[in-house]
Amino acid sequence: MTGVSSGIRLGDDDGYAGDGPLLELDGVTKYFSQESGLFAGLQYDPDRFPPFTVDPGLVKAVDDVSLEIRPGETLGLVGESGCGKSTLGRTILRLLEPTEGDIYFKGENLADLDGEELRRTRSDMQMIFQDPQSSLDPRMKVGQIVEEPMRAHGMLDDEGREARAKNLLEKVGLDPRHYNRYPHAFSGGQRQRINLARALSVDPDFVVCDEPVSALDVSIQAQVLNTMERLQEEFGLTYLFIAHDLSVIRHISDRVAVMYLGHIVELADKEELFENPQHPYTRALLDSIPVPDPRRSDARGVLEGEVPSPADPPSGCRFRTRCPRLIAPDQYEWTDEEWAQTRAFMRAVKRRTFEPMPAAEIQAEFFDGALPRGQAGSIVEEAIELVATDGGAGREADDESERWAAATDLLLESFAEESVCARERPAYELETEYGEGERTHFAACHLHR
Ligand SMILES: Nc1ncnc2c1ncn2[C@@H]1O[C@H](COP(=O)(O)OP(=O)(O)OP(=O)(O)O)[C@@H](O)[C@H]1O
Repeated sequence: MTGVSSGIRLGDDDGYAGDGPLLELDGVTKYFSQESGLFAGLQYDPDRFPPFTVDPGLVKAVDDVSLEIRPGETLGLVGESGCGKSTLGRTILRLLEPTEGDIYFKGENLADLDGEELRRTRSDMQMIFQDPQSSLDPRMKVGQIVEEPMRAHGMLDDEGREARAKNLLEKVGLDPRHYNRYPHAFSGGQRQRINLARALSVDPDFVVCDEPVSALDVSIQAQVLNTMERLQEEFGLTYLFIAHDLSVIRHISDRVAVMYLGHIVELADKEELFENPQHPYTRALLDSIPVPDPRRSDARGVLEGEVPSPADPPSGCRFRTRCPRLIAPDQYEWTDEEWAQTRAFMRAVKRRTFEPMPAAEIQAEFFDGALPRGQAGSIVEEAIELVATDGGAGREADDESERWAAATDLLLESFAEESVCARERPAYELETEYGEGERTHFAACHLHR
């Protein structure tokens, strides 16, 4: 085939020729106001008039994210459900308005664009979603679905669009003769291919892929990923690839960003990230992949505890409330062992993971019988008194749960909140040890102080 109608790149624009990143995020932040139920956020204060005020509270879904995406690369974005991956992807495409921060695409601040420039940039940036079932209109034929974005952007005439749609169907691995079929006639993997053809119809440079293979059978995933890689090469595409599955991320990414509670906690070349992870959260994620090696049954940093609410995230490092490597506060003199024991005791009290018992037994169980020295030891002793079944007579609260809460507050305030992990937000650039490309390795962890 010849001519524009069959040419896979539309016009002369052959991607981005600039030297800089294709996309640059500078402090991108997205907060949502919480809106769950009629009385959500309603506060009662009898000393005020009116006594009811509405404090909707803000969900800090994405908080101060800065990174670059380079032309032609795939940046993988990984993290547990709810950490803000989709929100970040949608904010980049301005499907959501950022609360703060700037997004530069080919050097231009997206906030400064309007009219024709904005329209063109919108067609340059496309998105494909997880669920190929619900993102395809069941009443539209495949051909119409693929042509729809071209029509919306006023590209080509009817004939040209049809020719291009058929060509694209072939490119994504479908039979162009199926142009007049409806989506229900296709399997999940084929539907995701239709989605790909639709996203590519307007000749984008950048595609946000939001969990594009998560809904597919594992056996189909690799085929779709391979097609995406081939199309990336052919169309000169840059991908932001969102997934919670590390094996998918490992398959497709050049560099990987790890997200936790709205922050990027680690970003490095793929090989470096997998071989030399430097953030305890990344390590825990990697350790949670099942490994068929019996020698690795020691399960290093298995993730414990709940993810805190994004409406009230921890200060400093957001992972610190679950971190197995929380750093000892400087003002006490600890040996490594004393701190490790105290940290374990603090966590156990906070989560109430042990049955009430006499003070001596608590000491034996958590501290091998010997409390830390100095002031830290006195604080630990006081906390033990609070929760022990034979605690001292001076205890103020009789109520058991109040005493556990008091012990938790005492330990957290004296130790956890005094750690550098709670006091400063970490951000360190390290030397890369593995891989050829990227030489910097970003790790948001104070262990690299
Ligand atoms: N429109 C919205 N209004 C209020 N809160 C929202 C909205 N969209 C997302 N959130 C909240 O923002 C946080 C981040 O959600 P997001 O969907 O970006 O996470 P995710 O990492 O993509 O998770 P998943 O993999 O489950 O989609 C969550 O706490 C979520 O409940």
